[in-house]
Amino acid sequence: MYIAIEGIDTAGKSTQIALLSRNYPEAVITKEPGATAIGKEIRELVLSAKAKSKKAEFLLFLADRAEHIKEVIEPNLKKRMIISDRSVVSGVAYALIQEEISETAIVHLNRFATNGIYPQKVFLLRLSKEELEFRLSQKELDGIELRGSDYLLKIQGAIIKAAELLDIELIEIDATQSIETINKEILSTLNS
Ligand SMILES: Nc1ncnc2c1ncn2[C@@H]1O[C@H](COP(=O)(O)OP(=O)(O)OP(=O)(O)O)[C@@H](O)[C@H]1O
Ligand SMILES: Cc1cn([C@H]2C[C@H](O)[C@@H](COP(=O)(O)O)O2)c(=O)[nH]c1=O
Repeated sequence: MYIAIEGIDTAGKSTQIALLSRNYPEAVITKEPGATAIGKEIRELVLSAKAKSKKAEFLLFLADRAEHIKEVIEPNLKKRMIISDRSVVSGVAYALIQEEISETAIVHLNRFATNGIYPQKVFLLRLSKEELEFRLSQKELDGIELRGSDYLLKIQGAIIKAAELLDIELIEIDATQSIETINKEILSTLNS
């Protein structure tokens, strides 16, 4: 099974993935962007937010995704549990709010990059504005996080729309709960 943990920056994705890696020691743990050799270079480039063109930024994330699917997801899809920090759902959500590329093109280009391979279940860790602003105040912000909490909350809404457009099952979880409670909610869905 291929699953993804989604949510805006600081939602707790890496924290939950660290716990899931203990719950599923045989699983392939991966992430977007930056899981492959080329992906690491792309990650550095996109997080610097140097691209002036939103289309260029979108295409860089797509290139990372295409390489990730070919190098990590496809070879393991039938044999192993795959748990990914972000997925095509982030790709569609971040592009939707730029409003520079049509919905149809966003979905079509993501299908092209992924060969139509999408996670079977996606967990959205949902943050409140207050908790998001608190967590952002506790860290050094990258170029994308510097766009601010209103921008990130719009992305959170767009994640729900992206899952609908891609026809992917989305399980919403209140990310302000304790780390252990969230882990239990994810496990109970996976075991049901
Ligand atoms: N349920 C929780 N309650 C309180 N704090 C949490 C919770 N989950 C994670 N945190 C804290 O919030 C911060 C961000 O968590 P984490 O790095 O897991 O988020 P992320 O979604 O992976 O972020 P990013 O997308 O920015 O990499 C960390 O300091 C982490 O310890
Ligand atoms: C996949 C994807 C990601 N982003 C953004 C979201 C985050 O701000 C960064 C990734 O950082 P993280 O620490 O790994 O969460 O990139 C995006 O804008 N578009 C995408 O397709």
